[in-house]
Amino acid sequence: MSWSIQDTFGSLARYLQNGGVFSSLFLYVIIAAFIGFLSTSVSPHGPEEGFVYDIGGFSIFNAWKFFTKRYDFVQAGFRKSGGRTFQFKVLQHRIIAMAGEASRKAFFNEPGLSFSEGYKILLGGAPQSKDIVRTGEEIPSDVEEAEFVKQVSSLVRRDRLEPAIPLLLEDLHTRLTNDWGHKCRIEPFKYVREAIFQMTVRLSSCQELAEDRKSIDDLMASYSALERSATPVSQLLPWFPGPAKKSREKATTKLFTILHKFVMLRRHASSTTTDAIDVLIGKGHGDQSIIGTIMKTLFAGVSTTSAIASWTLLRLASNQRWKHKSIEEYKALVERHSTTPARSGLQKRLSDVPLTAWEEELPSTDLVIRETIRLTSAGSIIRRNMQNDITVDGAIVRRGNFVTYQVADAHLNPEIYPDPLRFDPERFVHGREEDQREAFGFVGWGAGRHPCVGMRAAKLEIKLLLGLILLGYEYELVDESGNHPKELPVPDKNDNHQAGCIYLSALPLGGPYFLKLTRVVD
Ligand code: HEM
Repeated sequence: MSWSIQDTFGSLARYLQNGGVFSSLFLYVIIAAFIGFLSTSVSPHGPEEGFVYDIGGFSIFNAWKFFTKRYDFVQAGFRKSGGRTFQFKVLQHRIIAMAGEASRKAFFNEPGLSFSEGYKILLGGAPQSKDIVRTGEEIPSDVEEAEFVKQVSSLVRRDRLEPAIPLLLEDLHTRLTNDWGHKCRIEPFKYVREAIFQMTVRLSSCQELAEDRKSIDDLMASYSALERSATPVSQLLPWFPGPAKKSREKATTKLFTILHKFVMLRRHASSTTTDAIDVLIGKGHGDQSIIGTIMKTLFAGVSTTSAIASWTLLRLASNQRWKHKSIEEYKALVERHSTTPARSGLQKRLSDVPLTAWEEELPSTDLVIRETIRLTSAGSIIRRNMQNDITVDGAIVRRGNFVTYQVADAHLNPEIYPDPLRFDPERFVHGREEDQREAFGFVGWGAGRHPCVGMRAAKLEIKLLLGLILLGYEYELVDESGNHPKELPVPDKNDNHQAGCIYLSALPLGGPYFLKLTRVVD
């Protein structure tokens, strides 16, 4: 893939015009282009020891591509460099893209490569402490991240998830009955996301909020507005007083106000519960810290989990064999564990299934979810070297440099996964274990120093939703005119920042695609 200055100016102008903000941002374009000119990456030089190929070009244009078409940009960089590393600049920041097993190992294991500093500057969507805590000193990002991970871990422990299962199923049942209905055609990425949002709110806040539909809808609207405010312009120049910054501030304030109301409610309640807010109050956390944890949990969990849940439904709808296997597995699960009569409702029968059975007795569904993640998760994850210079696969990464690793290098690598674009959940079964061919061959749940702490909750949410759909509905994949689509959906690999999370591409290319559902069991 190649691009020119004219292309980039053209798309920049079109983007600004589409947003109706051309005149107010014109000045910004001039300033940014000037900064870009000043910080132009010069032509490649070297080779010397530790040499990293510089793709050259204006840093502002590289930055623009990095934020708008990240997948294509990184792929093009590797093609141009002809090697396993290349570097470029985003404004004043130097970023080294790396590929291959040795880089992957260093990326996930090297202690100096900071997760939180990596995302602080190059991820616009998620709220940071300074957005939430308005007074006091700024907390170092590593400390904040470690504290957040500790809090999330305590919220998704087995003893908290187990009693939540009937409540989550009841929430889903109500939503499916009222919003989806008995015969419907739904846009999965919207409807599944709303269902996942409600479950994540239930797990990370309190019952009063989880059962207050108006507040959930308001929270969801503000959450989505905050995600949308992560435009390329706001990510590149977060200080620029444009519409994205205003919208970000408005959405953060609204989220804060809604959550504050429920934290106050729980703080002044006469008795305590095992709900997340009470757990955090019990550990002595202040209101702002609790609100920060809930907001960040939503950001870590909602887009990721709903993207995978939606894609799992699409994959099953396109693969009758695996759909059938999963349905049979769910039927056996209910038969084994439920003593509730069928007339009481599917959600009540599923509520009898203990957490261990959800985790251990759905092996085909686990394979489907893992393969769905492999095929969906192809974007770039980021770190920043906060310690001494290091050498990775022969390339020097200086203190302060960012490094980026494109997950497609593992997940879509034909050396690891033959015929990598084919949906084949059996790749992971004993005897084949394709993901073991290289170190960190599968990184869909993170790896090394930063594995996903929400994995258990995410898998549970996906499986509960699948249970109600696979056993409760007949469903198929259709296009806009109600026919089976000619092309099966594939993820848009450049659609990562729009999903509010940088390592998952969410929406399908082309489309739109719909699920046509008919309720068969209540
Ligand atoms: C299907 C859903 C999910 C997927 C595929 C997923 C994937 C990942 C991946 C790949 C990472 C590592 C990123 C990196 O190395 O740069 C990660 C980290 C993380 N995830 Fe998830 N995640 C999901 C759901 C969740 C949920 C529901 C939560 C919270 C309840 C969560 C909380 C976190 C946190 C806090 C981290 C950072 C861990 C650390 O800093 O050490 N995730 N996740």
